[in-house]
Amino acid sequence: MDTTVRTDAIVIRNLSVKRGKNPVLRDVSLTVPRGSITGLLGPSGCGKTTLMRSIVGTQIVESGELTVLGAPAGSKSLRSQVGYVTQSPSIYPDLTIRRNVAYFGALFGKSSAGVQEAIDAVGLTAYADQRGDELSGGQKTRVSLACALVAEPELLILDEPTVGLDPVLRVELWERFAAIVAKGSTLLVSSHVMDEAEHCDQLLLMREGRLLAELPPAELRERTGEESMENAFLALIRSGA
Ligand SMILES: Nc1ncnc2c1ncn2[C@@H]1O[C@H](COP(=O)(O)OP(=O)(O)OP(=O)(O)O)[C@@H](O)[C@H]1O
Repeated sequence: MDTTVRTDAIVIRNLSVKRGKNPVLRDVSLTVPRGSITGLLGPSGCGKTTLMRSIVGTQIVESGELTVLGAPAGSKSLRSQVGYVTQSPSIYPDLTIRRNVAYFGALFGKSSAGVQEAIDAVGLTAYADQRGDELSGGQKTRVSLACALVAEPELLILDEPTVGLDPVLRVELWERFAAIVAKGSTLLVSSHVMDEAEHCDQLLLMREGRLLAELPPAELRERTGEESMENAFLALIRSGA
């Protein structure tokens, strides 16, 4: 048996993607280890969403190989194993948080206990009976996350989940991600805020459709001699990585 299949949640080899006529991902190869938080970091427009769409199988790819939890990306068998929360989460405004999450729970045969657990996991216990249209942007993001969590996916892919959140909520959400991983899931989280790299076990640093580096935060610091992640990223670009 290929050991990479057991230890890596995602293996990508030589992925190239065009959107319209433009090359958006260029010969990207990477791995995402199981049971970790992997941060996909890079400036706006560098191709993070396109990479995530490729992993979940909603993006037409030009060439390359993508293996997700041991199966080709987009396989039917992955539907219940992979959760994807997009950048603009949509929830039903006329339903309460509990009913929003229960709707997704029902799709995966989950009990009301499972629904409650997902709501608790995102810190919305006290708001469970509030309607979708009575929530703040950050709360809506967390409801979307609960809708993905209730399926208990092995792999959770979150596209810029902390964008627009205040610093306190942002830290709280990262703590929740750590708790989700501690229970055995794998998380791939994108962000264009370099400082969020702090919260990740492994980093995928992207720029202009290419992967610049694949390494843990401590190694990035060591390699660049920079303390702040923002400066480390800049140093990496200047070094021509
Ligand atoms: N539907 C589309 N048609 C053509 N080009 C597109 C389309 N969607 C995105 N692009 C281009 O693909 C590139 C990568 O976009 P992508 O959304 O993957 O980047 P991103 O890193 O996720 O950005 P952000 O952090 O702003 O969400 C950008 O240059 C963008 O202009």
